[in-house]
Amino acid sequence: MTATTIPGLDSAPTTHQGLLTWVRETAELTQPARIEWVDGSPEEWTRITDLLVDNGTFVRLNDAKKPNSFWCASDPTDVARVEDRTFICSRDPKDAGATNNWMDPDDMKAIMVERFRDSMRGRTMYVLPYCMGPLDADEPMLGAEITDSAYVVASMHIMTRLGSKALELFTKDGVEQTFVPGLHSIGAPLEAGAKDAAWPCNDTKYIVHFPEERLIWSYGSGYGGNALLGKKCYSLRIASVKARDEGWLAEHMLIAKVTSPEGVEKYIAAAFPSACGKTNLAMLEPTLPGWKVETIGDDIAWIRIGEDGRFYAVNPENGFFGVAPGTDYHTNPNAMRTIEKGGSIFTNVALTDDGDIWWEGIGEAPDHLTSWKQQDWSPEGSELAAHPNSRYCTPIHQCDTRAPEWDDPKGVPLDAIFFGGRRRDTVPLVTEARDWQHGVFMGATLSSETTAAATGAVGVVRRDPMAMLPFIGYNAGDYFAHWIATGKGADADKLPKIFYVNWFRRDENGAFTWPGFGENIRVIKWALERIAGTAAAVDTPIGRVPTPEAIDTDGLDMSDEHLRASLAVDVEEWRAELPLIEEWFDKIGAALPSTMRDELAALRQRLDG
Ligand SMILES: Nc1nc2c(ncn2[C@@H]2O[C@H](COP(=O)(O)OP(=O)(O)OP(=O)(O)O)[C@@H](O)[C@H]2O)c(=O)[nH]1
Ligand SMILES: O=C([O-])CC(=O)C(=O)O
Ligand SMILES: [Mn+2]
Repeated sequence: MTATTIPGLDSAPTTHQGLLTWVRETAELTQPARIEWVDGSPEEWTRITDLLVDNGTFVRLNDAKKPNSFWCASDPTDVARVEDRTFICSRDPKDAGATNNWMDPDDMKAIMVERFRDSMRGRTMYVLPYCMGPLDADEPMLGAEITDSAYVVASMHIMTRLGSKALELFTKDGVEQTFVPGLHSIGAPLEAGAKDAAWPCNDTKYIVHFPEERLIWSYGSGYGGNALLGKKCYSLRIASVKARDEGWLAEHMLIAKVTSPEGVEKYIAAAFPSACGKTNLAMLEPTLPGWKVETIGDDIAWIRIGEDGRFYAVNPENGFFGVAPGTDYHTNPNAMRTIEKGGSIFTNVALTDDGDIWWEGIGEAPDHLTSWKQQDWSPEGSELAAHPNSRYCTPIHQCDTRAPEWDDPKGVPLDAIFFGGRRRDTVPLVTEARDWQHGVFMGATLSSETTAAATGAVGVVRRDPMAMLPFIGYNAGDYFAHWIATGKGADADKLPKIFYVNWFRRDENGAFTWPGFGENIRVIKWALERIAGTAAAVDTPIGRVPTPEAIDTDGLDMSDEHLRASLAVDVEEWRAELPLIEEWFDKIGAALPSTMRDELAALRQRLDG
């Protein structure tokens, strides 16, 4: 079929030639049965979710329990981001660096064009114009995704500002605006008369970024960060390159507003690796009386330096794509209240017999469930009912704790940045950086145990710089240099203070030493008091750590022993980190800023001293 005969091509609701040409060329390559321009309307949501129900991809949940919401089980092989299939195809391999997979862009395109050829046969090709961040930004951050997955369309309805309102911004005062094109195919052409799979996908997967062209190509997976191209692909990998070129930061961070009982308002951002507590902290319900936490974002922060020299953070997303297991009314009541309101998609959780959802950590299991593998499940068995990386996808506007300024195109001025990882030992509950450069060193050497958010082994300690290891769209050494330079470009006394936290330390029995969740407000409180100059700390070789008395433990039910264990700085454990950091810096190679080696030498000296 030549593209001109494909139904839907002519009904484009735009005159943007760049967009139209790309759509036509993609249709000619992928040969879909029809083309649909996505408008983002509630009617479209209903039509698409109905279609997904008819196809067996979605099961409509009981309206009395989860209105207008759906259960979805993916193919069991397509459950998480695939880091080993993710590529940064810069012209020069040096620009991808040692932490990314690289292939020459022309070679990669030659391979992928053959993958995309006819890949949408028998399917609808959806064209999704969208905007990351507020529509009323001075420079709206536009994107367009072409996909053959209706699941992606439904999910992008929640996660982005999608459709007509975004498309209007593609042309401004008669001038065509630039946008980030993202081509996505599940790689499962549908032969005439064949029955479709509930979750079509391909065993071969490619998640590919062409940073110089600001272009994304994704093939073979329908899942979250692999397929919702506005999220990790655009807002982190491509945006980090754009941010380097333009002097700002695109980070894997939550953003929250914290108000003290005295009414003092502060804004914080925190970078933790996938499945290490961002969403929970962003929606934290403080256990300390009088404190309030409001949500601005739970996963991604775009940070620009304002005219007043402060760091201003914007959440580019429009919804939450949160880890389900472990979420309940005790750990994260605000997430629970948000998903209860409806309009949500649940992927790879378990389904109850009365049309509700269930996962490990949400309370007592019923006698019978349909597991994420779509099998009968009972509590006596040994298998998990929900996949550890199962997710809820729900709109931010129905989160009761969202801050009124969550949608402000200016962003919010950051007072503190937290880096954190999942470490059963070594890393204390909280450490304050000595200064900006030391804070960048803390971020650059951040370590964490791997989780189910990506395929591969779970629980292996690895360096995950600024929680961005899988998301830096360029050379990690250049990224550290960019962090240092960005700090120099801001007003020195207005720089956010940097802290390093670890909610996941364990005792000799394997139990968490710190209760976490709502109790984490006590750590935030200490950090804000440090900024105000009112809290005590001890200088240790790794930075400033609270004295046990400096943490507000009023009403906290935990042993003195556990508190001390949470805060302990064990010099021997830290000495054991030094060769690992050394190895990590060697891996990064020539692009590593010399200041990072200086910081390591200074740390070694303090540990020896
Ligand atoms: N022990 C403990 N567990 C926590 C804490 N905060 C979060 N968790 C658990 O860690 C897991 C991941 O938490 P999330 O808040 O969803 O992590 P995230 O960083 O948003 O993850 P992504 O969405 O993958 O980026 C969940 O199972 C939580 O229940 C904490 O303070 N203590
Ligand atoms: O991107 C995804 O699929 C889910 C996510 O938020 C992460 O892994 O950090
Ligand atoms: Mn999250």
